[in-house]
Amino acid sequence: MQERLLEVRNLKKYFSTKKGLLHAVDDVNFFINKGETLGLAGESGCGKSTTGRVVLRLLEATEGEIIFEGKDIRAFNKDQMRVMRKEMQIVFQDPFASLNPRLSVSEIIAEPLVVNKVYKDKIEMRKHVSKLMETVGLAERLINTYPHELDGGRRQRIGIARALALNPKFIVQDEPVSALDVSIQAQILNLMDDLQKEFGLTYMFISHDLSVVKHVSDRIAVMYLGKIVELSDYTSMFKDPKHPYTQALLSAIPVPRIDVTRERIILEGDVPSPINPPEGCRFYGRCRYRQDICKEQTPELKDVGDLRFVACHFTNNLKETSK
Ligand SMILES: Nc1ncnc2c1ncn2[C@@H]1O[C@H](COP(=O)(O)OP(=O)(O)OP(=O)(O)O)[C@@H](O)[C@H]1O
Repeated sequence: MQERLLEVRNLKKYFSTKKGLLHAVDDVNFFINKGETLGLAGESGCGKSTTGRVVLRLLEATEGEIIFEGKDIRAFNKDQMRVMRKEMQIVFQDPFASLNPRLSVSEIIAEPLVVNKVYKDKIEMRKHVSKLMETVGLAERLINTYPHELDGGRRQRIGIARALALNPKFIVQDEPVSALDVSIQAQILNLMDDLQKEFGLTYMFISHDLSVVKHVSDRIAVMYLGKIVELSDYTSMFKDPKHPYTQALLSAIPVPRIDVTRERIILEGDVPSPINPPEGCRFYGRCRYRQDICKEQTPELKDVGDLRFVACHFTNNLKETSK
């Protein structure tokens, strides 16, 4: 059996707003095995980034457990967390906004080494920074340049080098290529793939774009309005999406490698507000298979076999009720 690195149980993150309690992440459960990539997909605002930040304790959860290497890190005190943070890193979407423009490339990459007092000797630290630059494909001559002098791809390589500095086991990739030109996206995705193999890294890969997620993920969790509606391995999900929301999302993108033709499903209406959401299935108002029970009871994320999980009252038995 594969070893689990991370397991999240009944995770909730609510924000107090003037209009009421915003359910950004609402009772989410998943695990990530060592060395694998879990993709987290769904439309903007469904709670992906909040999930990533809560898992790393950059934001405090409202409820739930975050088990990393068998320990609930929500119970960790500041000192324990400081040690644990070395194991868990994040790469942000916008490499320009997330890099301090006043620091040079070497200072940015060295920051985690300085904060954690890894080196007394500056020359040793410089050697480590050079090595990290080489690892992520940044030329040595760029060591004293500043982020604004570099293109988006190089800036993202700096972000990745910084994330690697403390030899983490787990990296949350939060839309790491969304801000980049399409031509550069593949280079960065390939780099992350190579690094994963080289260092045995485990990734959580967040993206609103399923066509990007599918390239990098072993398993994919699809979120809708704070909840995971489907979690499955890549091939099964793309061949045979079970949840009506996943079906709609996948109908919009071409699927090379898997020989299926699909009817394009146009989702009507908007995503409802996450503030004080009603009981029942959150997808109810947009689902063409909805029944009365869906309005009344929230479907649990159920094991439907073959390590596939679906939150729908009518999995495998969808009957169209409206269009
Ligand atoms: N600090 C905050 N205070 C209040 N609401 C917040 C806060 N952070 C996020 N939210 C809200 O929580 C919900 C989930 O946001 P989140 O950024 O996690 O979604 P997302 O799926 O990552 O979307 P995107 O790709 O647009 O970032 C949204 O409704 C968002 O407005």
